[in-house]
Amino acid sequence: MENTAQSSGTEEMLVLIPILLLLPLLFFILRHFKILSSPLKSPLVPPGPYPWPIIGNILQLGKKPHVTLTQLALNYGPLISLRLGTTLMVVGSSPVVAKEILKTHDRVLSGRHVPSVFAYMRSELNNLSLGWSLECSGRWKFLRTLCRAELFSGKALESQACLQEKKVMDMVELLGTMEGKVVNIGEVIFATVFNMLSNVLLSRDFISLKDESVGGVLKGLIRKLMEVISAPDVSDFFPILGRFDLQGQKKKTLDLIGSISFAWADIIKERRERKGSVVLQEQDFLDVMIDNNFTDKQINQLLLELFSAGTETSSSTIVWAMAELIKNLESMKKVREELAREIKQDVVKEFHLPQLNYLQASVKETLRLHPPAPLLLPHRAIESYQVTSYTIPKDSQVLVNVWAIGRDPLYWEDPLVFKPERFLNSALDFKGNDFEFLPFSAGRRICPGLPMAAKVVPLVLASLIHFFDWSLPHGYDPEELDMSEKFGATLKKEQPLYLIPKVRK
Ligand code: HEM
Repeated sequence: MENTAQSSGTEEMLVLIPILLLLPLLFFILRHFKILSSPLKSPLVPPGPYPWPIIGNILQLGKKPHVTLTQLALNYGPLISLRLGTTLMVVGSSPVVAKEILKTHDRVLSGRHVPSVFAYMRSELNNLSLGWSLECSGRWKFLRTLCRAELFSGKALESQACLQEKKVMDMVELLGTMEGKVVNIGEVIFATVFNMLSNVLLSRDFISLKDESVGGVLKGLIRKLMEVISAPDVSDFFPILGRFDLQGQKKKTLDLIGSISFAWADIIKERRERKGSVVLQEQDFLDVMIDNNFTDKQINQLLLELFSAGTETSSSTIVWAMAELIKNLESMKKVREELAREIKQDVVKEFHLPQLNYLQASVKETLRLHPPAPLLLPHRAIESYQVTSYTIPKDSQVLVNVWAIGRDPLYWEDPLVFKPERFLNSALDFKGNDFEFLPFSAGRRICPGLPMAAKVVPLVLASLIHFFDWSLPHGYDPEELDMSEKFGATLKKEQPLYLIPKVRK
């Protein structure tokens, strides 16, 4: 999910551009023979930049849509619309509009705009999906309830605590052997977060920390999948072309899903067999899915959604927090002092977390400046609707630019400065009630993994800082850790963070 709105793709753009150039001709023919009706002639839709004929504003979005959309909001106001082919995209960029979308009109605007690469799910999976469920249907509610009870409730999280702490100590041990060496910290953090989740879901590590390049094949496949899903796809702009799969996105997605699912296929098979013969003492989430009669395809889909939504988001938040703290040494010092005071010589445990106010404030400040899903996941208007004085037509894509809201000088003093203090002695939280701070969204579609992320992120970050002093490799310019819009929402992909650990005595 991370950087959903951020296109990965030079490769995809190269395929997309000739298709876009040929589209006017194709549409002229379709319109001429009355196969295609006139594109969205709507009532008063929100204002926005003038669209080009047929392709609309597609080429204006650029490589970092959240940054472009922030600029456009300055010109056209906090509720804007853009035409992407025959699809209308509506974007809210202020706390007031975010509240309208995610709270006041949540029922109508909590549909999901599903990328055409996932159209197969409707038939093959009977729509059993969390993230890509078209509406907040009964089946979606069932999945949310199941995940809440088994993965994200207070009780579930408590039962995961030992395991999570163990995975963090594996990471600390590994880094201890790398003292003085240059480490790509993002890779180590990703592997740790991935294994924390894979142990809860399938009782197994999936990424060996000891690999030369920490991570291995599975990580590459998951990253590639995220790239393909978030790359611009002509079928999303012109759904009528979906069946032709002109860019081959659907095929690539299905191939990748096949390869990723292969990684756990044997585990599912073996668990089904074992369940028939032995009474299992310890249950993981795979057991729960089997007990609920999920098919293999449904298990694959849910695992994929949880891994893709939960790993890159959490790990990139930790990497950004490290980058901000390396750059803001005063804040780093305060985190260290707090850890020394509260944890002393102990290892960091989950029960310590509520005492770590400054560390928690640093995580919030990181999420304010670098929300991993800067435009959330695209919502969809289930029916035509009136928001402020404008109409949002049925099936429009609806986004909230939480990145822009988190940097709006109207709501934040010195918005570009990393200042965890702003969250100290403040009730401001990311639980979906404060519309100026929405890294996890709000309303029906609020991130279900929030309670897990709220434990995993500070636990990993606290351990990294408690056990090690960090320095940048020689010749690495701290200015390179650009905290502005240069790197958009991603630090890891565009500029990996290399650091040198020194064990703290
Ligand atoms: C820092 C960490 C995380 C952040 C900032 C984050 C943020 C988000 C956001 C913004 C959305 C979209 C909400 C919307 O469309 O309105 C979302 C959806 C989702 N997230 Fe997270 N997330 C994080 C971690 C996790 C974790 C750890 C998991 C699970 C293991 C998870 C699972 C999901 C799922 C399944 C959805 C789709 C929910 C639905 O459509 O009903 N996320 N997340």
